[in-house]
Amino acid sequence: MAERRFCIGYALAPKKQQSFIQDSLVSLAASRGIDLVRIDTDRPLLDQGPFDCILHKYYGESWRKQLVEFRVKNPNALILDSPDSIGRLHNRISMLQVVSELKIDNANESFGIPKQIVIYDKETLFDRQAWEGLKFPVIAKPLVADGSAKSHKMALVFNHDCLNKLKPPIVLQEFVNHGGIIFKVYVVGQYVKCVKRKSLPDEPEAKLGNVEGLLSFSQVSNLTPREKINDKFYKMMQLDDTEMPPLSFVTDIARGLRRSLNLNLFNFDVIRDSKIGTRYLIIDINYFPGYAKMPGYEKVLTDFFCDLAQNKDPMKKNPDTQEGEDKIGSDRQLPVQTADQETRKIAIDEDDGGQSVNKEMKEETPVRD
Ligand SMILES: Nc1ncnc2c1ncn2[C@@H]1O[C@H](COP(=O)(O)OP(=O)(O)OP(=O)(O)O)[C@@H](O)[C@H]1O
Ligand SMILES: O=P(O)(O)O[C@H]1[C@H](O)[C@@H](O)[C@H](OP(=O)(O)O)[C@@H](OP(=O)(O)O)[C@H]1O
Ligand SMILES: [Mg+2]
Ligand SMILES: [Mg+2]
Repeated sequence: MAERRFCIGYALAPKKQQSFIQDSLVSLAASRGIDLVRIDTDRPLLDQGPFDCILHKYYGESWRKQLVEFRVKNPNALILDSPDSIGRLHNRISMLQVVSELKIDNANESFGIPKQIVIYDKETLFDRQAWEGLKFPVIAKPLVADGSAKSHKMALVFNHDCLNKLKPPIVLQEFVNHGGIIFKVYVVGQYVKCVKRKSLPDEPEAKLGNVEGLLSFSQVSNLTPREKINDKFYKMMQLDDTEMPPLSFVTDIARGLRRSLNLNLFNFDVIRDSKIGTRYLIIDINYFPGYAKMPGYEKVLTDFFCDLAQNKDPMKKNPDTQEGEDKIGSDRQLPVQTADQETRKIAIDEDDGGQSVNKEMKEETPVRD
């Protein structure tokens, strides 16, 4: 009898496809009965396949509709992950709301998010009352976090004098000294991996010199797809002596976030407060990050795909009886307003899969060009 293979269709932007779909992943997956097949996003999804699972980091109303139709016609197929769940990460407020709601029992460490406010208009930006309780320096981040270059454009703000350079809607988040090192926690289903990266220095105003009240930056902790995280990398970046957060603590947070976000493929950024060494702050959550930078990502991802193929639903409480919680990738509507709803007017272009942003969106950056 012919071997039963599991077919995963993937829809990824070209850059993501290039970094993630490497021959080493495709061949390892194939050797274990998993076929990875590219979805041609220029053709109707329903004309392609059949797919047992769809893996995607692709946006736009047209794509979303196609996924809904696909689900109706293929009720047993998995969609990783649900567009509504991914949408929550496209707004830096709804993104971190889940962290504030998360409860984890841990006697030694605590976690939370930095103090932050959201500013929708210029008037509020200059209203000192709105700033009450917020201390300089702050980081101005675009409210929208949709993967566009502009959504990564940040600014360190040291005083009130340069506020006219900021362009709402933005989130103003207190800068927390954290020893210049950030922890990135990668989640793939039940798998959790924490790595270290270089971050902004403590007391940036003093360290980075006279910056006239505002300093723009972008993706300080990002690596190029070729830079893998290994011992050599830690030595070169002088990160090797930094103590990692306790793995069980990070894993508890990761699993809690996974459940409340209803997502299987994401990473989050954590910093350790230099003042309170056991206090951790989550500052960012990203959908489908650069997994290929993790050493051995091929095995991690292939193991996850095999679990899916064997119908081992890691989001369920009891994988044998399949009783318990939601089906993976289900379109469970979260009880909060999603980023898509909240920022509809600056949504990404409808038919280009989010590869470009519309005019309105181009203007939504924290710093004036
Ligand atoms: N509250 C904070 N306190 C101190 N440093 C911060 C804070 N928020 C962000 N940073 C620094 O700024 C960087 C960028 O911030 P953030 O991760 O929110 O942006 P991003 O563009 O979404 O990043 P990514 O490339 O991970 O998606 C972080 O990696 C960290 O170095
Ligand atoms: O493409 P957007 O939505 O902007 O998301 C990015 C994340 O924000 C980054 O965190 C990813 O890099 P890391 O995996 O190094 O964190 C980064 O990974 P990439 O370098 O493979 O593009 C992206 O996933
Ligand atoms: Mg980040
Ligand atoms: Mg991010």
